[in-house]
Amino acid sequence: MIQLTEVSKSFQKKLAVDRLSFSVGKGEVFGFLGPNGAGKTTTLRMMTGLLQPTNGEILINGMNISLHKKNLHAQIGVVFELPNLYARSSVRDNLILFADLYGVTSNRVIEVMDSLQLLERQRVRVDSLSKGWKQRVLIARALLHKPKVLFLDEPTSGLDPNSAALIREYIKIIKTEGTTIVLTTHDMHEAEELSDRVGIMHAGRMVALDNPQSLKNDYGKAEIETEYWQDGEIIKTSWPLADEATKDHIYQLMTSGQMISLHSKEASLADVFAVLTGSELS
Ligand SMILES: Nc1ncnc2c1ncn2[C@@H]1O[C@H](COP(=O)(O)OP(=O)(O)OP(=O)(O)O)[C@@H](O)[C@H]1O
Repeated sequence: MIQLTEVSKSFQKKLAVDRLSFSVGKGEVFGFLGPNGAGKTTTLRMMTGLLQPTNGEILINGMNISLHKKNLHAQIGVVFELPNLYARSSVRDNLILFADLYGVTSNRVIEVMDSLQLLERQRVRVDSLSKGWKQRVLIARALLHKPKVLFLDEPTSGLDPNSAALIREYIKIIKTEGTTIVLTTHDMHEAEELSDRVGIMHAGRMVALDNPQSLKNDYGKAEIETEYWQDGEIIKTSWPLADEATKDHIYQLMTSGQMISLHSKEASLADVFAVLTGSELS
């Protein structure tokens, strides 16, 4: 569905994206994870035709997006962080305006508002909505023309937990309808919950790309967490599961009666991220 080949982007002397090659399959949810400045948004902007790559080629449905901008707009929906709604118009009027541009019926506007639970607020001015509601309007607008591919930049960033959960659920629904989805996030739980595959970016490069479970198997370390008594104090220690010495430590703590609790902890995407980028995820 989407194919990037050796795509780079420089801003003056700054190389923001460095020779990215990967593809996203039809109906797949692809999540970009990466620290600030890794190049996620720049990549997304290039994939939507908003920025021209300095080098390389991007195909959507076999079309080179630099050469087929008009066709591209009919196929994609875009939700970026910057608020770009008509603040003084109502929810409904914002959507109607875009429906007219896309040649979409008013029934579809109602359908989209209904699925994002916007009907009750359709007459409210956008500038009086909270960030979570505005984000719903942006998503509704991006989906009016039933795009084959939806791009979302930080879809739940800064939202209250209810709005974030609703948007995540809605992303899952759109996926079941066969839409290909590309999103960026700083939230590893979100990346894991939503994405079929995750691409981890660091300093403009894709440092790993796989499904979340394989990333954890390849880069993460499962551990055993223990709590035990030592010299009248409770000590908490984690031991690497794969380490031979762990067996001896655990055996010794169990047989001496020091052990209070022990449980295994699966590797997380946060561990993978720390190993690959040397930084912590928020
Ligand atoms: N228009 C621009 N002009 C100059 N430099 C830019 C521009 N846009 C992005 N950059 C630089 O390119 C690099 C990648 O930025 P980008 O916004 O793609 O990162 P990101 O991974 O999306 O980060 P964040 O998580 O903070 O949004 C950064 O060093 C940024 O400062």
